[in-house]
Amino acid sequence: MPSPKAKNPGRGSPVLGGVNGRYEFMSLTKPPPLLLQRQGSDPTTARLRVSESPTRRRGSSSSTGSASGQAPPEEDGIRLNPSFVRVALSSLLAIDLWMSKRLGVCACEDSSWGSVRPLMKLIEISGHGIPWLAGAVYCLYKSDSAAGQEVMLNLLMGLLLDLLLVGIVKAVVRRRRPSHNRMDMFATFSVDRYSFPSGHATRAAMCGRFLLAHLVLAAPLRVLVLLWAGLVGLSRVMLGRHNVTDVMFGFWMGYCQYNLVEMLWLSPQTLQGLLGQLA
Ligand SMILES: CC(C)=CCC/C(C)=C/COP(=O)(O)O
Repeated sequence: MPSPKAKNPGRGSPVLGGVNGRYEFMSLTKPPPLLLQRQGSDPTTARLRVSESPTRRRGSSSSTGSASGQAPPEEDGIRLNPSFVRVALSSLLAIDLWMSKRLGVCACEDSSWGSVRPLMKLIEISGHGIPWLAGAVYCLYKSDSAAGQEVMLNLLMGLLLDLLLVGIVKAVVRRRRPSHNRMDMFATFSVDRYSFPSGHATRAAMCGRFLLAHLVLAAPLRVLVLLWAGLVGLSRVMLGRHNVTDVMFGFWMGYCQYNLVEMLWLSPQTLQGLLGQLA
């Protein structure tokens, strides 16, 4: 009685391929050797079946590579990398959520550090957009030197730029705020229901750099500026407003935003030109 193996010598399953009566495990990603052996005898079938191969279907540009049975060696690497990146990213996100939850010790009054919440909210207000915008406009109005006006005008431009850029990134990324956050912030835009990046952190980093570069020269005050910026970031996580990565990215973004402010720096001449065009 013929063995089942010999019944259909040319038709292996997608996983098992029969060659010369021997069945071997075959890679699902590589064209079966049998198929390639047949190419010479029945080119039409061979061409059809090669075009059906998973390698080909996945959109490999190297048709000769598939047809000759040599899957490009880089292919496995290319497929492995995205999954590695995905695993690394989800691990990072899991650590981020875990750390943020543990650090959210002032998220509400009955949290473990609930008594510190009023202080954290005070720090929150110190990094809010409204006091900063109001302060810059006030100083611009009060400043009687051209240099002072120039600095304040550019600070104002930086603050508006910050609101715009943070709003865009928040609207694109749409990461929800941590579940333990109580949404009791004052004066927010609709995009502020999203948490990535922290607008307070971008402002703290950008304004911190601005102050250090143009306004605060005394060493003890410079230390205070750095301390304030750090505290603003920390308070975002402690209040449960943000995850750690929102704040870290916010600091980086604010740091870069300051570079942008320097690049776009409005000189009195530029301003006069702009105002002249408007008039
Ligand atoms: C209304 C104005 C002028 C600014 C809104 C400032 C604000 C509430 C930003 C949100 O910050 P987080 O992203 O750190 O929560």
